[in-house]
Amino acid sequence: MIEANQLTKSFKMYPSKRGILNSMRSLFSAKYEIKHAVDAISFKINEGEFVGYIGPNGAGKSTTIKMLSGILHPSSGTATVLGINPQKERKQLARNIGIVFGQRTQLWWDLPVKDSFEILKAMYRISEQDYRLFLKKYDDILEIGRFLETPVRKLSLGQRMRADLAAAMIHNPSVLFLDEPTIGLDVVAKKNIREFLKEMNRSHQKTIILTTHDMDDIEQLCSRVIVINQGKTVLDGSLEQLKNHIGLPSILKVLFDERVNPKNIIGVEKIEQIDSELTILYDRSKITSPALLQEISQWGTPKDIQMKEPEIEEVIQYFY
Ligand SMILES: Nc1ncnc2c1ncn2[C@@H]1O[C@H](COP(=O)(O)OP(=O)(O)OP(=O)(O)O)[C@@H](O)[C@H]1O
Repeated sequence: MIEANQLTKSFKMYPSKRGILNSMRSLFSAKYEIKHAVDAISFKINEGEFVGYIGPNGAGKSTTIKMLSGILHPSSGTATVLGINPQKERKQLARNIGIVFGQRTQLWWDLPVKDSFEILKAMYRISEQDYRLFLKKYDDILEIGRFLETPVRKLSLGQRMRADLAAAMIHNPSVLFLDEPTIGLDVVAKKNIREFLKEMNRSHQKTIILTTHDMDDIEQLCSRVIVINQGKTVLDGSLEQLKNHIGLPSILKVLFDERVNPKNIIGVEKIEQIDSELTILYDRSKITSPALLQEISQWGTPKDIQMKEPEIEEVIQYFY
C-alpha cells in the first residue's frame, strides 16, 4: 500500500559565510557539500498499519513524509502510495491522503475555521450532504463545532490541531501522514488527539504514518516502529523489538566534589564527563539504580545526583 524503494533525498549544502555579498558568492561558487537527508530508505507498509516513524532531530523524517506525499522529489529511488507515484500523479494522490504538519497549519490563518473547511469542500468537490455529515461526525469526536466561527490565528494550539486533523479528513482519505501532531500540546489535548487517531486506525481502518518526538505517542498508538538516524533505517520492527533493543534506558547525572576516573560497569551504556560532572546512560533492565549509585560512589564523593528518563532522540542517538 505504501512502498519506499531505496528512497533518497540529497541537498546541496553551501558553506555559510558572513555578510550578504559573501553568502551570494558562496551560492554561485562550485564549493558545496552533498547532504543525504534521506539515504536509500526502503519499507513496505500494509493497509491498516499504524507506523511510528521516529528518529532524532534532522534524521530525515519530514523529508521522507514530503517525498511520500509528493511535496518533494526524490534524488533517487522510488515511492508509491496506494499504487500512485506521488510525484507524477500528485493530484490523484492528494484525493486519497490526508497530511498534518504539527509545526504549521494547513488552514487559512485569518479565516474562520468554517471558511477553510468550505474552501476544502469546494477543492475536493464534496457534496453538501457529505459535508454536513463531516461536520457532524467531527463535532462528535473532535468537538470542532465549538470553534467553527473562530479565525484560525485565534485558536489555542489544541483547537488548531483538532481543526487541522478534521481538515485532513474532510475527503475521507485512506492514508494519513502525520508529522508531529502532538507537538507542544498539554496532556489533555494529547490524550484527545491520541484517542482520535486510535479510532481512525482501529474503527475506520486508516493507514497511518506518524512522526513524533513523544515516546508515549508511540507506545499508545503504534504497532510498528521504523527508526531512522542520519537518513538511514536503523530498526524496522515491533514496539517490543525496539524495547528489547534499548532496554529501560535511564540517565543519571552526578556532580562529584572533584574529577573522578570512571570504570566500566555492566549495564552502563555510555558515560560523558565534563570536569567533575558525569552523565551516565544505563539500562535499568541490567543494573538497578541503587546498585549503580553504590558502584559510582566508590569513584569519589557525589555532591549532587539527578535521575531522569531520556527523550526518545537521546536514546536513539546513544543506541544507534
Ligand atoms: N531544503 C533543505 N535544504 C537543505 N537541507 C535540508 C533541507 N530540508 C532538510 N534539510 C536537512 O536534511 C536533514 C533532514 O531534515 P528533516 O527535516 O527531514 O529531519 P527530521 O527528522 O524531520 O527532523 P526534526 O525532528 O528536527 O523535524 C537535516 O539535516 C536538514 O537540515
